[in-house]
Parts: sequence; C-alpha cells; structure tokens
Amino acid sequence: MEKFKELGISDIIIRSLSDMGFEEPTPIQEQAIPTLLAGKDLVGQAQTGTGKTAAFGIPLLENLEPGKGPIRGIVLTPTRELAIQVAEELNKIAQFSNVHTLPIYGGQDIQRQIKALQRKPQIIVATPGRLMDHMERRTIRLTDISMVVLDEADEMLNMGFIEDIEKILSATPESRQTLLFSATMPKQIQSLAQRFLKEPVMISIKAKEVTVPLIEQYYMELQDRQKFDVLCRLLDIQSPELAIIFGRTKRRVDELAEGLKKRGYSAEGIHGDLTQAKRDSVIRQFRESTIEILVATDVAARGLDISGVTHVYNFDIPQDPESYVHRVGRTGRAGQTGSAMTFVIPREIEHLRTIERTTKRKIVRMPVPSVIEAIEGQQRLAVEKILNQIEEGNLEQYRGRAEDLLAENDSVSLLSAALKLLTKEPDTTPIKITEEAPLRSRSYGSRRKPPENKRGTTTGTGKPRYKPGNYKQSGYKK
Ligand SMILES: Nc1ncnc2c1ncn2[C@@H]1O[C@H](COP(=O)(O)OP(=O)(O)OP(=O)(O)O)[C@@H](O)[C@H]1O
Ligand SMILES: [Mg+2]
Repeated sequence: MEKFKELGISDIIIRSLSDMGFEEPTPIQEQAIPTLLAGKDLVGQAQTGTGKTAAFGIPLLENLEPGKGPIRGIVLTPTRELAIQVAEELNKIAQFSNVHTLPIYGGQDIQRQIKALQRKPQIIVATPGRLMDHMERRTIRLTDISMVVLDEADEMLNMGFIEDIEKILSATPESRQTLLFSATMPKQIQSLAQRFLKEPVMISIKAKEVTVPLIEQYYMELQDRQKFDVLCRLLDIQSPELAIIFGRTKRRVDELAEGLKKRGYSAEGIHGDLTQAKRDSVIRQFRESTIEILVATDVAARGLDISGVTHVYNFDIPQDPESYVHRVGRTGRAGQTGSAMTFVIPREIEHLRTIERTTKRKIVRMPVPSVIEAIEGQQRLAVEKILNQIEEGNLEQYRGRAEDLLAENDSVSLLSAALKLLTKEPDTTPIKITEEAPLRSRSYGSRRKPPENKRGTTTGTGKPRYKPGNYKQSGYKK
C-alpha cells in the first residue's frame, strides 16, 4: 500500500483499497491521481479493465468532507448498468469515509430516486437523460459541483448525448474540475476536451496495443447461416466459465438467447428494449454465475466489470474498431487472461483488417471446428468431472456397487458407458436465426448507433470483482 500513500491518498481510503484487494496502483491510477489531487482537468486513456474507475473515484472522494451535503461530484456514464456499477465501486472506496454515492438512471422509478436524493448523497453517477429529467424537476441542483467525470466520454458522443452533456456542464460552476475517461479516444474527443476542459492534462498509458495483451484474439471465417451451430460447438469445446456473446441487433440477441436456451445452455439476453427490472435481474444473475452466458447488444460493451468472464464471442463483427476494443475488453480484466472470438463472413474480412490495423494487434484465424471436436471437448469435461470426483473422495457408498459391476463387466466398457452418460452430446434441436445483412464498408466512420441505449439504463449488484493474486500477471510492477 506504500505506493498508494506516495500518491497522496489518505489513510481512510487506503484502508478500503486494501479491503478491496488492491495492493498497488495501476499505471493510470499512478499517473492520474496526483494530477487530479492537484486540481487539474484531465483526459485519461488506458486499456480496458485497468482501473480507470478508481483513477477518478479516489480523487473525487478525497476532495469531499465526510457527511451529507449538496451534490459535489457527478459521474456521467452511457448506460444504466454502468452507472450502478460505478456507484457501487465509489461506495466501496468510501466505505469508511461516510461519503455516499447514488446512481441515478432511466427506467427506475423517479419517485424512488427523489426519496433517495433527500438523503443527500454527495456524489451521483447518472445517465445523461435521467439527470436532465431531475434538473428540469429541480430535484437535482448542480450549483455546488466541484468535479464532473465523463466516463466513456467517446461513447456518450456516439450515442448523441452531446447536447445533454452541454446542458449539464453549463449548469455546473465554472470553477469545476472536468475529467474525460475511456479506453478509446477517437479524434472527436479532442474538440469536446477543448470546449469543456481547462488546459487539460492528457494521460495516455503507453501501450503497444489498444487491447490488453492478455486477451487471446481469434477470428473464424464462415457464412451467416453456419454461425449458430459453430457457436454451440465452440461453447462445447471451450466450455467458458462465463461468456458474453455480442450480437448486432436486438432481434439477433433475442433469437440467440432463445436458441441457446433451447439447446440446453444457461443463457439470457440483454438489450435496450427490455424493462429495467429484466435488465437488472439478468445482470445480477450473470454476476452471480447463475447464468453462464450473457447475450448482448453493445449496451453491455462498455465498462462492465464482471469477474470470471473468460470468453467473449462476437457473433457479428462489431461496427468499428472502438466497439471491438470495448467488447473484447469485457474479459482479461485486472490482470486475468481471456479469449475473444469474432465471427466474420467473407464479405466482412476487410472490416476485420481495419480492426487489426487500428488495434495494432493480429487477430489469429482459427478453423471452423467440427462436430467431432465438439464431442471431444465435452468428453474432456466428462473426464475432468470424474477425475475431480476421485480427488474429492467420499466414494465409499459407491465402492461396493463398483466392485460388483467390475466382477461381471470389463472395466473399459463400464467406464465408456459412464463417460457417455456424463458427456453432453451436441444438441441438434433446429434453431432458426434470421439472417443479417453483412456490414457495409460505408458504415465505418459515420458511426451512429441505434438509439437503443440513448437515455441509458443500469443494473447491478456488487460482489467482489477482484481476485487477489491475479493482478501480478498483468505486468504491473510490484
Ligand atoms: N489497483 C488495483 N489493484 C487491483 N485491482 C484493481 C485496481 N484498480 C482497479 N482494480 C479492479 O480492476 C477491475 C477493472 O477496473 P475498472 O472497471 O475500473 O476498469 P476500466 O479501466 O474502467 O475498464 P473499462 O475500460 O472496461 O471501463 C475492477 O474490478 C477493479 O475493482
Ligand atoms: Mg471503466
């Protein structure tokens, strides 16, 4: 914790950081925290999963006196799920300091939010649309704001939130500190920074690649109609602990989630047309590993920090390189490893090359797996189950029966039968997935998402997302 101390962080916050399993600052934290404590505006860019939230969260909290009060800090996020998650992280960092953070987002009962606001949180984390509602109702006033953070600033621009952001910023005092953070900083961000920030310090963590090196990246070339069966095979072969599958449209997500469920996978979909209650429950179940596969539109691409996501599948190639970076960045977080697979139809190969060029990372081609490989994958799992069971022991009750069986059958036949029963053979339930048109080259550059996550929405639950001990692998020095 020495290094955190050297950055000028107070003991009470260091205590929570240690409680959260943080041992030392990540590079973006090391550079951003002293700058922010010195009162500077900042544009901060660092790879996905490298602790940008705490990089702005710690200084935000350091600036505040304990207790209740007028709202002093706002964090704006593009989606509701992210608002909840960031508020949770801030509340964890402030667990001993008596400063409260409240998430404010669309889709949740506004009266409930008004009640919660009466308890005088000093920080709110909001989606722009809902914050505007509160400003219009005068249930939130921004006259005492000392710090504004735009998390995923570039995405909020993409989503057309620029006017809302302008209005929000102009309702805050001139003297405020303003921060922009994201893993990607396309050019338009420069003009946003010029307009709203005062002599900002630019911090960009120099990395060879935009994506995290610990994420293995593959692609597979195939036809749209092959995708679903191949996806199922991959799931059988790779048996991810937790996986996120990204689809291009809401319909795609619905059909995929339904299809996967029909074939016996533990999957649920999330996109902007679902009720907030549904979105909340899907994310909660995924965080708790009650469901193993989250099927999502880009609404889940930004900022979501769910530990244990080992695999990301791009069922459809993302619209642009930024989206790719954020999607694959849902795995390989906080020093853990991860794997990303992108399905590409032949006409989209150029898009893939553009992504490779922009991210400066080769995406390795993988052949389409066969049914046999899928069965072998599941057999391996069955074998693992048996071997784990032997290790766990507690088999006394079964020994007698086993000896009887062995007296009358040969051991190989017996074990083969047991393996067959334990192996999930490929489910061939016919599933119809409506074909999607391939991406057109033109769609690059003019990036406008469907308004689905415009007035974004959030969910969340908290559980420790950081597994101590894994951070070392990421190359952050002790
Ligand atoms: N110093 C640290 N030591 C260990 N774990 C950390 C540290 N800082 C942050 N973390 C953990 O790392 C994970 C990723 O952090 P965070 O969500 O802030 O990443 P991010 O940089 O904002 O990523 P994204 O670009 O995807 O939004 C979180 O679970 C967080 O609690
Ligand atoms: Mg983030």
